[in-house]
Amino acid sequence: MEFNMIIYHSLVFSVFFTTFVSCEVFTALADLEELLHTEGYLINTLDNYIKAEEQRIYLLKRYAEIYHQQHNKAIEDVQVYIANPINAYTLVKRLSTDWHQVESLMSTDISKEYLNNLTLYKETMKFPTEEDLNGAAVALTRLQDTYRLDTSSLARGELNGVKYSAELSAADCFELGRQSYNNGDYYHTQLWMREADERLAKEKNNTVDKSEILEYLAFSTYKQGNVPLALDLTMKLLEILPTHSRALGNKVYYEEELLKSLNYKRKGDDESDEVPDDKLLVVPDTYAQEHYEQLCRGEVTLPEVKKAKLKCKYFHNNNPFLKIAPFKVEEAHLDPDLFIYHNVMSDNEIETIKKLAYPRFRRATVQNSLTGELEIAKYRISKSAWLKEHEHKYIADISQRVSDMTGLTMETAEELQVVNYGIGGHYEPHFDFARRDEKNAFKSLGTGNRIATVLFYMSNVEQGGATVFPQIGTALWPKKGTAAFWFNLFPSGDGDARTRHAACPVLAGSKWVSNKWIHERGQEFLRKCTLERPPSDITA
Ligand SMILES: O=C(O)CCC(=O)C(=O)O
Ligand SMILES: [Fe+2]
Repeated sequence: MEFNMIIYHSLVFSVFFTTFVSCEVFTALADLEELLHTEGYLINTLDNYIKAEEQRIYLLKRYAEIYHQQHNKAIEDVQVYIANPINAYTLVKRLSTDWHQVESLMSTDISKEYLNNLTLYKETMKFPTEEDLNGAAVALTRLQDTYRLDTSSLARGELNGVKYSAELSAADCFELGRQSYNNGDYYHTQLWMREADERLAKEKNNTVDKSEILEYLAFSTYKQGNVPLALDLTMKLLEILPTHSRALGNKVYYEEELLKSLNYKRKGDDESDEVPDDKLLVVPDTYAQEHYEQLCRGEVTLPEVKKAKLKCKYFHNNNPFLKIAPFKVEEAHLDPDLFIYHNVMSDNEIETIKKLAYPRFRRATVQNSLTGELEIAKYRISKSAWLKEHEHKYIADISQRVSDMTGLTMETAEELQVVNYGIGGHYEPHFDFARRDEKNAFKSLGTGNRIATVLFYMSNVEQGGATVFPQIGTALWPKKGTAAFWFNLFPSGDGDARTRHAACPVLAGSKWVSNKWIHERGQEFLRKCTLERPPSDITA
């Protein structure tokens, strides 16, 4: 087969990825900040290297000038020149010791010293890996899909009509296409290669070869099932490079494929030979995914009759202190109840918590429902750290506050989990509680299931990043200092399936949250349990 060259690329990269997995930076925006320090150092090194090279070239030019001068003088009259013993001596000298110096200058490899320094630097500073590049590219395609961003606007640096950054070059688009290709995502390969092609046509100084674009475009088009177009693109590639061996092989292959499908049709099969563009595009549970994305885009809101029943209230739970300074609570949904508490984390607390968490950030994990093991997953792109009450007064204060807000004990609650999302960071729909079939989850804690969640928003998010509840059509938009609160379990202890929720991809800005997960044990007299079970279609 003729496609092995391109496939070989992806093999090389997958090996590369696994080598560098542990030091990824794309999963938390906080880590990306450090890349700018790295870039500053690189620019500085490059400037110094250029200066040193310029100095070397300057010296070589000086030598060349002297050689020219002397040589020109000599050839005016060679006999006279060499008859002079001083000239004869300087000629010999120029071609012996002097020339050694020229050769030595010519062969001095200044770059080694600079590259060695860089190697040392790489050991201590954050550097993105191929895995980061791939993660960032995947994030862009996720944002593209979730927020329906068209490829050309994205390439112009626009997010939902807001211009944030410089335009992408044809080579940038090509690289996005190549990353999609390496992931076997031929749909986005096509989108980005087409964009690369369009941008290339407008570039004065071409940043990528058209033939390379055409090769990826043709092959991804074939993979998407459109053989006639794949053949057409291959012919265009052959117009540029008539002897391109892979393209020649692919041309024959595509022609054979077309002939086969034509014969198939003649034999009386009435199946259309037109293969849909998106034949191989796998869309998981299309309806649910579409509904989730609509919520993320803010296109779905609660029906007016439901909205009309929602109130804002002051909450004090008969606590004397809270009677003086009650919580301001907004109902976001009723049955299941979702509450938003306003002004429950100060800027000062937020900054302190971020500082405490950052050095301990690890890629956030999810629990494998079969094995109970914690593992990293593509559907949760963030970094997190756990903070204990005794580590800082503020952490203890927050725990007490959560207890005041919920009327529940924190004796069995988990530590505070602080989270920062990465590029396009998200957490796909999930339950915070362990379902009936996840017998081992939380077993080691011995504190029962996660009865309730308090989710603090520690930043505003410019665009995207909502917390959405697809089953009840509700989206909560991050507002710094507020917190969302809901019960995951019914009073019977059954999981409330309607609390399934997700963190939408962050489109612009950096999203910080923290979770306080409250457990069942100890709440027996604080939240009355009942024997009455809810209908089975809303439990999990
Ligand atoms: O960040 C969010 O909006 C939700 C986070 C979440 O659901 C979780 O961490 O379990
Ligand atoms: Fe959650």
